[in-house]
Amino acid sequence: MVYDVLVVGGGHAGLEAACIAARMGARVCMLTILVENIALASCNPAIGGLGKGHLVKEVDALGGVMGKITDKCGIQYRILNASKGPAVRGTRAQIDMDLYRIYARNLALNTPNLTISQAMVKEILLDSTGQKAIGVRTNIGKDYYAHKLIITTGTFLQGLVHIGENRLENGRFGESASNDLSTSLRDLGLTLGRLKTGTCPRILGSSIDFTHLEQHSGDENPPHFSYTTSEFTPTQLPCYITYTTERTHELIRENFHRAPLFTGQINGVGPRYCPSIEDKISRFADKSRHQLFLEPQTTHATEYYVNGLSTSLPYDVQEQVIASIPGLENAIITRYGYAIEYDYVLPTQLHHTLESKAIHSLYLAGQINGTTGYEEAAALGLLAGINATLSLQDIAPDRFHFPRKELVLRRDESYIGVMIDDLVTKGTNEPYRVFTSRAEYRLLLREDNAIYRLLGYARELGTMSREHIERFARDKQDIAQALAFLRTHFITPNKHAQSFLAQLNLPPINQKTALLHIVGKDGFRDFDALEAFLRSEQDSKGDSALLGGDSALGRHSADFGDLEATADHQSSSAPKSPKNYESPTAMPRILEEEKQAECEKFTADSHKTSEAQFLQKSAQKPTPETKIPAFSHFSPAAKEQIHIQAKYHDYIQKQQASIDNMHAQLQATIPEDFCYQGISGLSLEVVEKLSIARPKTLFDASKISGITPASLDVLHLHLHLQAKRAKVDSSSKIASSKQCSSLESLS
Ligand SMILES: Cc1cc2nc3c(=O)[nH]c(=O)nc-3n(C[C@H](O)[C@H](O)[C@H](O)COP(=O)(O)OP(=O)(O)OC[C@H]3O[C@@H](n4cnc5c(N)ncnc54)[C@H](O)[C@@H]3O)c2cc1C
Ligand SMILES: NC(=O)c1ccc[n+]([C@@H]2O[C@H](COP(=O)([O-])OP(=O)(O)OC[C@H]3O[C@@H](n4cnc5c(N)ncnc54)[C@H](O)[C@@H]3O)[C@@H](O)[C@H]2O)c1
Repeated sequence: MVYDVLVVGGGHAGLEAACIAARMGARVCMLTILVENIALASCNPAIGGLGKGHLVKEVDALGGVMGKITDKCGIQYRILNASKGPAVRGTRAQIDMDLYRIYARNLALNTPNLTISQAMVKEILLDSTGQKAIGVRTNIGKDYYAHKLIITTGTFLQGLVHIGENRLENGRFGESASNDLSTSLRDLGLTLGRLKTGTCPRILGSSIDFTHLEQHSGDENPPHFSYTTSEFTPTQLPCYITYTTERTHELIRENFHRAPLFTGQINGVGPRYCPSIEDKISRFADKSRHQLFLEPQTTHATEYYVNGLSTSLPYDVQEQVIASIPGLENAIITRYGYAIEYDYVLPTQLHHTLESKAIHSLYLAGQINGTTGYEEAAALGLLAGINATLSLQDIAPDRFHFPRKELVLRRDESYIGVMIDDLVTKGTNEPYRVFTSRAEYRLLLREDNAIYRLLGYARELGTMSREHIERFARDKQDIAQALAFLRTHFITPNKHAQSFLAQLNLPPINQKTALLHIVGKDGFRDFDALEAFLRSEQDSKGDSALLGGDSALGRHSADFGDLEATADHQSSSAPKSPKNYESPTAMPRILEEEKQAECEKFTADSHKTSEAQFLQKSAQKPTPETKIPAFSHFSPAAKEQIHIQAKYHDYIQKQQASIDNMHAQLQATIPEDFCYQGISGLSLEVVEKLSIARPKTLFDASKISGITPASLDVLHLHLHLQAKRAKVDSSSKIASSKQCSSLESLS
């Protein structure tokens, strides 16, 4: 049998890849070493967190399963950074890692179109051209064939576990490493690198003395991840906080000479942002203690994960270290911490679709691409699964019809887009983790609007139910209409208005103020009261009351001067209109959208119009919208969006302006005979790559791996100077042969 899609690996990447492809109609087979361990949490029993929560929500919006499983298997839910701006908040859940795995395995086994087979893959099979993957061979000699192949083998390629001086060829402690497959990937001509990660010891729950430890509970109103989840009242378990002590640090320092990290035993590069405890004590020698979270691994809390104490020190040192920590004096270690080195494939060898540039029909996703984290893996797996399935349209047009050939998300519409773009254009030589700071347009890319940003894609892929599509499309329409109204109507400081503000516990106003400003205030929540106030204004003063005159409301252009002052500190750190170019995925489809009929703007298609684009358009031409929005009929989610967008209106607009600017710059054409040599500011590597590829536009140039935003900036400047020079040159016939020298004289 020839499957449509073959997925190798049943981790978080493999699960998403297999499930989405099957859901999109492909006949999928997943091969994994142990069916028991599908979606096993190799390390931390937690999903989400800063930046990672964004990924889970985006995965969920596109039809992925991570958010849904987490909502079923969580044992504590919190919003991190809750006191900060919405752009940097992160939903995080502790999970029952046993339940998660069992739920995921059963989900996979029950997914129509998906076959699961326990097998260790050792070789990738190519067609006669040697440039196209057609299947795999397992270590029992069985071959599997498919049109598309997705490899998601995580930390297993040449995996080498370190505990003190001991080394074990494992992909995870206790599971065989995948060595032959690594060799097979090299044989295909792919370049592999070496990375390292690690985990902490686990402790027997009953051996911990919690008496003096600080309890860390979940949120009173637990947040969930999936848009499909309703009636959410999970049982929540506490985590506990403890700290390392002087004794802990002393012990670790005394044993640096036995730490594989320092003895030269480990060569792979570890995650910078999640260092091991020995690394922290060596690098931050002045710190007298480090915070540790004791996290239950399951509902029964029989084992605890010591978050913050990742280590590969010898087992006897680990035992002493644990005993030196308050609450753990008599703790029993059930599993020792360890480090693992593994091979990864340099991700610059992939297209934005995650297909290999060298080998057709071969896709790579998950930690094999140099990332770290379940959420990063899930997001990559999902996109690989989607793109592999979309590409089946060329092979089986009778079975696959989608309105697009591939799904490449842009940097200005998703964190997934940011991550994939970073990986395939810049590459990574350390485990890549998503952070909100990686996104240039993070005010536009919030957790709260993930569903609205990606709704249209889910509809195109057929991964969202009709009912949900209609619900969210209605929300978008409501949000758009409300913002159009609020932006162009004002409240004046008369008695009625002041008493309305007092009723909402908002401060009085002393000048005509846009309604958008009122709705964006921190304490504003009561949309029903606003609607009642507007209606009473209209009833007492007639329809024209809303159009100006002496009324409390008017239709004048807004002065949002003090909106910035009301925005919290988070927005003040919003990126200043970045001048630099982004990669191809940064390309907004604004022109395309401009062509759309007005009436389509707020329909289900409106995912193509971002909130910023909408606000900008409504600022340019006053909308004819005068109807008071029926807030009482709006969903809570729509009201939340209106509040957030009103609050960050100016910042959102600025970010959109910078996107537009970048879009315009990327259109610049590069003459065919353009000479890159001698341009100061371009590295030799960049000059060589551009001279070989000869891109037609800056947009094409930005797609080439290694072409940095800074080099695109330099190029743009030179193109601009060249055009200027050509204009003033009366002969206007600058021979192509002279271009190099003329450029040199300009620079
Ligand atoms: C020790 C350790 C500590 C980590 N710490 C954390 C953490 O705390 N938090 C966090 O977010 N991330 C952590 N990570 C990383 C996290 O586990 C990964 O980022 C994530 O699981 C990657 O998902 P994946 O699907 O790419 O690979 P994995 O989850 O590793 O899954 C790989 C899958 O491929 C299968 N496989 C491998 N080789 C073959 C083969 N030849 N044939 C068939 N199947 C194969 C395996 O059986 C497995 O199912 C850690 C990983 C390890 C090992
Ligand atoms: N060991 C490795 O090599 C490695 C590599 C990558 C990731 N990781 C692990 O991946 C996990 C996710 O990474 P992350 O950077 O998002 O860390 P995280 O989600 O654990 O922490 C993010 C933030 O939340 C806080 N936090 C931690 N535990 C918490 C808890 N129980 N309740 C509330 N807040 C908590 C942290 O102080 C931090 O500010 C971490 O547990 C990390 O240890 C480990």
